[in-house]
Amino acid sequence: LTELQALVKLKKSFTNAASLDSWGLGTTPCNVNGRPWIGISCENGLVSILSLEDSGFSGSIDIDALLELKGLRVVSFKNNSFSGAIPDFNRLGALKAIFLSENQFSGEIPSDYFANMDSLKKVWFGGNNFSGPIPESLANLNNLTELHLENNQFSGSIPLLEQPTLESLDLSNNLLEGEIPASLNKFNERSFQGNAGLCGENIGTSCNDVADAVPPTGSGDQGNVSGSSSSKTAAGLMAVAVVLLCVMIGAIHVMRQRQKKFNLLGKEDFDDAVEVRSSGASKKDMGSIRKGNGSSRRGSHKGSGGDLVLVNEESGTFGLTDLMKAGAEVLGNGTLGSSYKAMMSNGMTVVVKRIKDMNKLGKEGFEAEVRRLGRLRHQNVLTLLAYHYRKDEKLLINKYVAKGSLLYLLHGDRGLNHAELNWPVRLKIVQGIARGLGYLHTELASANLPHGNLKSSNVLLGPDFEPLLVDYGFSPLVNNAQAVQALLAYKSPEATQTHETSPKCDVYCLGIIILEILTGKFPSQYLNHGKGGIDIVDWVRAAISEGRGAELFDPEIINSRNSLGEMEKLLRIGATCTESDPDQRPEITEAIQWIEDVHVEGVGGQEARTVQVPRQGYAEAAAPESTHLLNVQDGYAGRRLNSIGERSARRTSDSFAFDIS
Ligand SMILES: Nc1ncnc2c1ncn2[C@@H]1O[C@H](COP(=O)(O)OP(=O)(O)OP(=O)(O)O)[C@@H](O)[C@H]1O
Repeated sequence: LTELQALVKLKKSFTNAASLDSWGLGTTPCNVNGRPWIGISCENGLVSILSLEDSGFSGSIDIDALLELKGLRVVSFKNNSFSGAIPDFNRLGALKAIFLSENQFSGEIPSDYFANMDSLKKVWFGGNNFSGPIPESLANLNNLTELHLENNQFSGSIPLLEQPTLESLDLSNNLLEGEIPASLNKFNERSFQGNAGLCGENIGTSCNDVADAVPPTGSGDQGNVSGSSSSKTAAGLMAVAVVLLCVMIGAIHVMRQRQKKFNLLGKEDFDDAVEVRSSGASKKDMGSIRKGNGSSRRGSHKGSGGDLVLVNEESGTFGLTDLMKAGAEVLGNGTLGSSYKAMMSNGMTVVVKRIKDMNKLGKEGFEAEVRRLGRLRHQNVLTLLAYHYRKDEKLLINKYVAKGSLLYLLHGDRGLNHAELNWPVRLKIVQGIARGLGYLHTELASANLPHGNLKSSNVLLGPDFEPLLVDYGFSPLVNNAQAVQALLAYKSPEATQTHETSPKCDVYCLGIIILEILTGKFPSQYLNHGKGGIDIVDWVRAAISEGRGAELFDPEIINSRNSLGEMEKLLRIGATCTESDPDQRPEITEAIQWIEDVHVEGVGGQEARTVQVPRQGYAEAAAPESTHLLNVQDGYAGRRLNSIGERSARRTSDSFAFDIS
């Protein structure tokens, strides 16, 4: 079968597939006037994603037809009315993600169902009627990142899921019992709630207590005496359980109904998505445009979907309706949620970030914080455009920045933009980041973590490589329990170890970015589980102490030999900003000044390799409060430096110069 024939065959297996009428002979699935058929995405001319969500489909899913789609990696049938046993998706061994949430699938999933699905990363089966044990073969999926089985009737114990890759887990509202495996201790109780029989550290129920509570099985006098009263108690408990169960089922039903009513773009986070068009998503509950400067109730739309609130109209106005109709593309799935690029018919392109775990504040508090973000104006800060608030759905909308992120340009892209990342451009980027961060530290001074999420994927690049900071200022909004995982600034050593945070965490992140830009290496600090990447701080520290500092620079900028002095200076600034003791890091204002001073106009070229550094002891005398021990032994071993000292040194005769080449 051709892909076209296969898709038409698939469509025939559905009931109520009128929304797929445009799928048909005489067209090409991956290209109808430059766009793919509704509900599919393509890569290299082959169907890669099937996103048939929110469409009221029932009937069966023709797996034989899907087998003909050789490039298929993601299938999503979320929020339809499919029922019966789970289809044989396991015959599609190359799948990376299966989304079946909110259907009526039922029955047991065979224990070995996932045995031949090594590529599988995301399994979303929540909101069905699956029963029986959670399949053991899930434990063998080495790449599993997301497992969502909530709101089913899975029973028995949780398999030993020990994959370090697992980042997102929801087993809530099932009938699971027994001890939660220690490997899942990193997940909080929300992942397990609604399973009366579970016990474990992370849900605050000691398994010993549970064991103690179980009455001895032996018989005897005592057992007989207490027999009738315990059977009465058991009957009472049973009655309470039945009532609770009814209440739970009712609540789940209400939740599902509400979820069905609003599903903004009707898609989930896919890894490799190129373009996904919604296949007839319900558009009943689109909101109206509302300005963000008034009360949240003023002019609000009555529908349960709620409004889109504009907090900054500089780029134009739009509403939920425009977003719902927009062609969309998945950009990625970050620690805080997933992001979609939405191209609206009015010509505006925006990024919609669907945020999870932002329930620290109530609606009023949330709106006040977000409106504050909408008032920020700085050439290195991307100002939020709009938001949408519901208790269980929060969207933040930003302008789309076409050149993409520094992360992508440095480590992903090998095209023209990457080629332009020469030394002057990289220095300009660092300076812009520092300026934007300085602005945030002034404007959001009351926050413990003014940025709180500084990393290269949150630095976007304008047309002239002017950096723009994004995803900042969330620390007042993110749930405490999630904050450590969600906010990367918490990855500074003191935050990781003691959960202590301060603006110095942002300084640490600035240091990481500096080292990343200089070395061109991807820092392992960005990864949740420290797998992959390079521990850039230790690596730089070790190399500097062995006198190999210059060897660290990205070979692609090393040909700017005349700028070696500037690079060395910046390397030391990066190393100081990433000191493990926050007191040894500079204040943000100091760091900015150091960075501004890296390139001294008119002292370029060979002369720039001669750096003015204060004599040992000078710094302490000049500004004892603001000294920073530079833990480097590169010839200036243990020398105390500080920015003020270094800058002053240039202007005084109390300094000596040495060649760092
Ligand atoms: N306004 C934007 N314009 C262009 N690309 C963007 C924009 N916002 C985000 N991106 C890119 O989309 C991708 C996904 O972003 P997202 O913010 O969801 O994840 P993240 O930055 O990796 O993690 P986090 O949730 O911690 O911020 C990233 O590569 C990011 O650089």
